[in-house]
Amino acid sequence: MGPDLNETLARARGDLRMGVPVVLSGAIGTVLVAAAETLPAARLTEVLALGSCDLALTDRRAETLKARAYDGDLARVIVPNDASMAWVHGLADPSEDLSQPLKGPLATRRGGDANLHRLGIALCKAARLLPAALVVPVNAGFAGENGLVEIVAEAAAPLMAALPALDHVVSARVPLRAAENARLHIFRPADGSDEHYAIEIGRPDRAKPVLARLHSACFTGDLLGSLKCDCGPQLNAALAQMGQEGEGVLLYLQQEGRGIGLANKMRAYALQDQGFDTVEANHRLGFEDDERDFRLGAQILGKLGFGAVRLMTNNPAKIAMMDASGIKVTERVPLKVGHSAHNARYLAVKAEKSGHLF
Ligand SMILES: Nc1nc2c(ncn2[C@@H]2O[C@H](COP(=O)(O)OP(=O)(O)OP(=O)(O)O)[C@@H](O)[C@H]2O)c(=O)[nH]1
Ligand SMILES: [Zn+2]
Repeated sequence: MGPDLNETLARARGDLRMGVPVVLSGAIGTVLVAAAETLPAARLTEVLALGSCDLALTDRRAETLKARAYDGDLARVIVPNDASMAWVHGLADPSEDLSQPLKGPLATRRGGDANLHRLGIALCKAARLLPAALVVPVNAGFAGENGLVEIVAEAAAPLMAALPALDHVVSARVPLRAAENARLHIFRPADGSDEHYAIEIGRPDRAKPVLARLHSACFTGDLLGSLKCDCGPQLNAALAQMGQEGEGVLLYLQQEGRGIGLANKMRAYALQDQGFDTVEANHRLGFEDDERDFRLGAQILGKLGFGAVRLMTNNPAKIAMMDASGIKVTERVPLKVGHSAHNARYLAVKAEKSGHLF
């Protein structure tokens, strides 16, 4: 009856988003982890009273802060006993970096094991929060005594890195402006994360390469008609071409902001208003250029019965991943629409830094 590890991880993500800490236990000990973004000030006081606290940040964020990342991919910043919430937010959130540049010098921990810190950051990312985790050692019974979720780190880390299984939930006919003979399929990940959608136009022959598009959700571009990116026009053009050809499949993947979530994407936009490009903005927030897992798309295509695609994309990483995941890309169909004065720089950065083909 009790929750399995997948379910416990989903609870942990929910708790972190609510500002409730979780406990991670591993061979090296037990720690309390809290998301820097959401922890209420009163809980910070309690956390600091427990002992020597670290703020785990990614190497990307540490670089901006000039903090030494002795663990390679992350830095363990030593949090002063009297640190305020403003101090923690100033390190986790880059929005005030330019107006309040003097954050240091920051002391970072060296030696010892950083695996629980690494898992803490991964949980914050999975919860679509800023990748910054407060980490403090606690005794083994702490979770039970305080009613907190506890996760065994050694089992959780590989599960979080793996692709969740997807269940097909339901399919129904949805006539579209671009194609009247469309069906919407809903897929639900077993890890409790957001559902992904497939829009099937016509009844494509499973034995032949299908015209396909892997579209990452973009609330601003797809729904609001934002001119900052080319997503909305790409979505419409892909459906229109599938409508014209009479068949195709468009995957609508819940990977808003290249996998960082809408709130973080808006943080990136605010940094772009300060003069940083898309890639620099992601790095200053502590993210990689692209946090999406494209294997998802391959799994959904496989579940729908497709083994080969004519892929509508300008992104070579998508083609490489499809081939690596067992879906053959027989042709790249360019998707060059929606260019405007507002997104000229954005598209230039995609070509220069992300290898997009235009
Ligand atoms: N983090 C971040 N995400 C963005 C930004 N602009 C758009 N996105 C997201 O980027 C994703 C779309 O990525 P694109 O690079 O346009 O498309 P692609 O999938 O890489 O490549 P194509 O198949 O050629 O379109 C969507 O999830 C958008 O929400 C930005 O400035 N920062
Ligand atoms: Zn977009």
